[in-house]
Amino acid sequence: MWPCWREKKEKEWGWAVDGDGKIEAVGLDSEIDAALQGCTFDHVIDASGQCVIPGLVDAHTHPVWEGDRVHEFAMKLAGATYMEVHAKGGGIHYTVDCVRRASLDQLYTSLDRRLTAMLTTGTTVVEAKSGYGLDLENETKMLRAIERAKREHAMTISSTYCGAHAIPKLVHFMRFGIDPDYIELISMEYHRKHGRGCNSRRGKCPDPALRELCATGELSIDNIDVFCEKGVFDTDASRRILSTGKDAGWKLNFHGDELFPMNSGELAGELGAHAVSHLENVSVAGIEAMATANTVAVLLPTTAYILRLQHPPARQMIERGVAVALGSDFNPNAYCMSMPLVMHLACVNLHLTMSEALAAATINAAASLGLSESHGSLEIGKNGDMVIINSARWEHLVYQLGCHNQLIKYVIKEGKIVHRQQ
Ligand SMILES: N=CN[C@@H](CCC(=O)O)C(=O)O
Ligand SMILES: [Zn+2]
Repeated sequence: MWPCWREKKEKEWGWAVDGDGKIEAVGLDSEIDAALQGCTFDHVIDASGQCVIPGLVDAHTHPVWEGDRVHEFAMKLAGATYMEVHAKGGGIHYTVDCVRRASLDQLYTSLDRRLTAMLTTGTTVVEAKSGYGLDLENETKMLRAIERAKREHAMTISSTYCGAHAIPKLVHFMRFGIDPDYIELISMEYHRKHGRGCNSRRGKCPDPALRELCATGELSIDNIDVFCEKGVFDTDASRRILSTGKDAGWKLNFHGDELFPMNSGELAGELGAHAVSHLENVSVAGIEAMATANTVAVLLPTTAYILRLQHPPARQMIERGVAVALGSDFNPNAYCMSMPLVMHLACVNLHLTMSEALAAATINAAASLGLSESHGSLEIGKNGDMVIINSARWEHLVYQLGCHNQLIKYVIKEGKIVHRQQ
């Protein structure tokens, strides 16, 4: 038996986690005693007067990269927009250059460090994207770094292939616009036309090659993503790319309606997407389509805050029955690994209540990744992922704007202590 939290007071709750890291019992101390009579525990934590919440789930991150973009932060503060920086070859393109120069080991080392930092802020499940390689070799390198972290790091990771994060710079600049060949190349269309060799002057076709790596067990891709945005991948290109990913059995989880209205909500409904992120410019019809298709809206309050964008209509989504999840959007543009801070921003800027923010950062975020049966709440049979907060009220985690290290006493992952307050 792994850790069991026993509140000393008669009316408080405890949890017991079994040797496989699953929650075995939940209830009042007396009930747990009765249910697990005769069991011995390797570890007991007395959390009297403190709070236990589920491990936080970060539904959207880009954690594999080298080279920060602190220089661009100054440009953006001075008024440059995200797309102006991108169109000049900065932004994602800058990071692509750095990632292409980096070795797999380098990428893994920084990913490992970041995942550990996320754990200390209470995150126990994270979605992690590729998308700074933009060719087969470098997308695979990123996905291999994520795969290694899946095996070696305590964090649970849902991996996302995001080869359609941007049109590669060379292609973009050669054609002065969106290159249909790139869309063809990263979707199955090139493969269908040209057969298995799948080489073009633009490189190798990633999609079938990645499928093969998944089939041999070298990689395990969970989701496919595309940046559905004006000047990047339009709605039709996004549809084609996502459809091929769906054929591969990957869950559709894409960036949409961030800077311009792209009918991404409608597209998500049409394709039965698991999740769409951003949605600052989602339409009413898009919200309806997502509600009907049970597509989770992954909202990223750090991005709208940093880029000074309008905030997504979170209340309207909740009222229309769309499940709202939260993500940190950790990337070189939005350098935030802290879900407690994200929850705070969601309450202040998106008008979520603190309880809604907690649900959005746990069970709804797990649902956006297809993991709600195993993660996101403290129920019997689910993974024993918990955060113990050094306060009688869990709301302090949202209310306090920083210094969460003083609040987070333990982070427990599948029954094991993976972080303890210093
Ligand atoms: N919008 C597209 N992708 C990321 C940003 C990636 C980057 O700027 O490096 C996002 O979700 O915010
Ligand atoms: Zn993103």
